[in-house]
Amino acid sequence: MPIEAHEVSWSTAGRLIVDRVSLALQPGQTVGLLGPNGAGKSSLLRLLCGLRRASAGVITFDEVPLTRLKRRDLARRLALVEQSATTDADITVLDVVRLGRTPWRSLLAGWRGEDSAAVEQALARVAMSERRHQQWHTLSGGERQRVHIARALAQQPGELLLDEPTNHLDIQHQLDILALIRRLETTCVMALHDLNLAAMFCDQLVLMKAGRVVAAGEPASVLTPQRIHEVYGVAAVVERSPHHGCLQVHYLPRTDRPGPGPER
Ligand SMILES: Nc1ncnc2c1ncn2[C@@H]1O[C@H](COP(=O)(O)OP(=O)(O)OP(=O)(O)O)[C@@H](O)[C@H]1O
Repeated sequence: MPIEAHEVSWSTAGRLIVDRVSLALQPGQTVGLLGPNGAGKSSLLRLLCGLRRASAGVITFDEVPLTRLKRRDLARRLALVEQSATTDADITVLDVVRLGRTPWRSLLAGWRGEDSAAVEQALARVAMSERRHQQWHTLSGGERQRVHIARALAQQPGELLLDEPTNHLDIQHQLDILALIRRLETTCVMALHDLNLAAMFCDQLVLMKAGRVVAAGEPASVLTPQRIHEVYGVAAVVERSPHHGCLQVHYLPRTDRPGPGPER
């Protein structure tokens, strides 16, 4: 199993944020991490990539505890795309994506053909090749997001962790990026808020609430009206779309408060 978490917990400032989470990611799968604001999705992603140290429990990569892996080995196999990753202002798109090659380069070897090929392929995959010389600070939020994803792809990781990768993206780019992530042979775990996109593009879903996993499995077993109500406090109808065959969640407006609802 590429990544496994065994009863992993993380506390900070006396508060339990991630509470005995166990996961086993199948190679090549795309896993969606769902849950309300503050459920612990980002914290769990940071634990899985070693940016946070678990207070209890063990995370393993191919059965080797994360704490025993060398930093460079971890950097080669795992990439993280964070929600609000910042990057130095005076650099170009190309410079940012080239950073993805850092774990593969040695002090002695120069820039190699395979590094250029990985960078070019990554830029093309997020449709940013033509913007390669644009200054980073002049990009829109969505373009920055795509460049961060390209940087992670240039790294050619075995596992890719993404924190809300569709944040800032228009609907076309949300669909394109999620389809791209789904096609990758890489094992991907991504925190998402949109349940419908999660159902369309993820093989497995992990639903969190207050630091705990409340359900995990295929979308149909996780996205039930009962669970959506229990976790988000929202009434919903779930059906299989006749158009694309994936689950579709229809949220029902609350009836106990006045306000805009569907046109009658
Ligand atoms: N370093 C920290 N110090 C104190 N509290 C923290 C820290 N990191 C996270 N938290 C708290 O832990 C909880 C979970 O945060 P986290 O960012 O993991 O949630 P999330 O599920 O990713 O939320 P969102 O959907 O809003 O991004 C939040 O209540 C947050 O305030």
